[in-house]
Amino acid sequence: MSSKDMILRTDALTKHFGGVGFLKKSPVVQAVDGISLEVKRGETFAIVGESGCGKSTLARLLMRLLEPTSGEVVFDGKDISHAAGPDLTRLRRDMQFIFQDPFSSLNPRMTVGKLIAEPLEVHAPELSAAERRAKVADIMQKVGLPAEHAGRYPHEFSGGQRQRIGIARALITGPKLVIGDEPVSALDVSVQAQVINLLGDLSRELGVTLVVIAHDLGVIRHMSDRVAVMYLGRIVEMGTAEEVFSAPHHPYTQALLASIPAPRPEGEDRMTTLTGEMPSPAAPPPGCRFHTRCPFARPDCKTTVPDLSAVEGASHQVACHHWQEIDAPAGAPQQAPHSAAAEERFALYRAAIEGAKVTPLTPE
Ligand SMILES: Nc1ncnc2c1ncn2[C@@H]1O[C@H](COP(=O)(O)OP(=O)(O)OP(=O)(O)O)[C@@H](O)[C@H]1O
Repeated sequence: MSSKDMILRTDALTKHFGGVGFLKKSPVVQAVDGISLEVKRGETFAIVGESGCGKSTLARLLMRLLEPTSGEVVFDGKDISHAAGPDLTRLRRDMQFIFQDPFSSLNPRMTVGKLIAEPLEVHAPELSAAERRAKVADIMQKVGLPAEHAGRYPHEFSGGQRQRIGIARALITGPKLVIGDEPVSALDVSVQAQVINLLGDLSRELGVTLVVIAHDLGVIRHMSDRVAVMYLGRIVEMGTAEEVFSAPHHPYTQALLASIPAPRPEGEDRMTTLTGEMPSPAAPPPGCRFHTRCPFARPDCKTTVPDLSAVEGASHQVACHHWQEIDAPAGAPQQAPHSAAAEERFALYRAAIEGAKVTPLTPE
């Protein structure tokens, strides 16, 4: 990929927490460990994994809310790993964030118009009050909120509308990249679909690149162009959404897909029921970090770290010593990549996203 086509790149990006205590050394938490990825201009790139795999830490490193222990983050051709001062202010204009609950940290006494306009005060102080109001009205209309509601307060809006306000705030400075950390996981499925559609439409219309962090594969499948699967601080598989969902090669990705829960009403979803506990990132297993939970683990998996390397087609990469044998065990039938529940969940999202009638949710 030429650097012109690429908006964001990380190179061996690593974040370790702790390691020095007052009286004794505390264990080092290897939250993110040597991640290299590339995000193309205009695409939607998803990062997915179980709770504790390090995806929020990775998101914060990409946003330069955290400084890496080592490695680098290159945004729009510039190394931002240690950006500070005016460079950081400029970065905040070009790279914006959408959080799970954009209102938890915002002043409930500010009107929605003021909240949406807030980033302009820092990034476009030259605008007159009238110009600012016009920009707020324009972006409110784009995210599907009536401009005449600018005088209302956050509590007067529903969850989905609040997330639209969060999106308006993120887009008002005209960023090149928007990073969403679990941007729809607090919303129920039909509202999630509306917000996903909105994000897709806006990113196409405005030419914004999206990086979406999520634990829910159902959400990811229909909104992303490419997907990276994380396990214990590392990427284990990466490729187009089609490659990763239709032909997963890593046993962890296969397990995630096979154990997707059936869709449940509002917020009752839980992620996978993979067997075994995820080891602590303060004491990650040697070799392949997944070997303690992998049904296919061999002796070399316990000692040798597998590289993330290309399988058929350069876009699909997997970090597993034995993916070829796992894919086609001698004499064994091919494993179905998805559970019936996963198929049901994907169908539900597809229907919701396409605006078709949403099928009834599976009862408890
Ligand atoms: N500031 C910190 N100091 C020490 N350890 C941390 C810190 N932030 C995160 N960690 C640890 O790093 C690991 C990865 O955390 P992170 O929040 O990035 O995971 P996650 O995949 O986003 O999980 P979740 O979905 O539950 O937020 C966890 O073990 C966490 O306890």
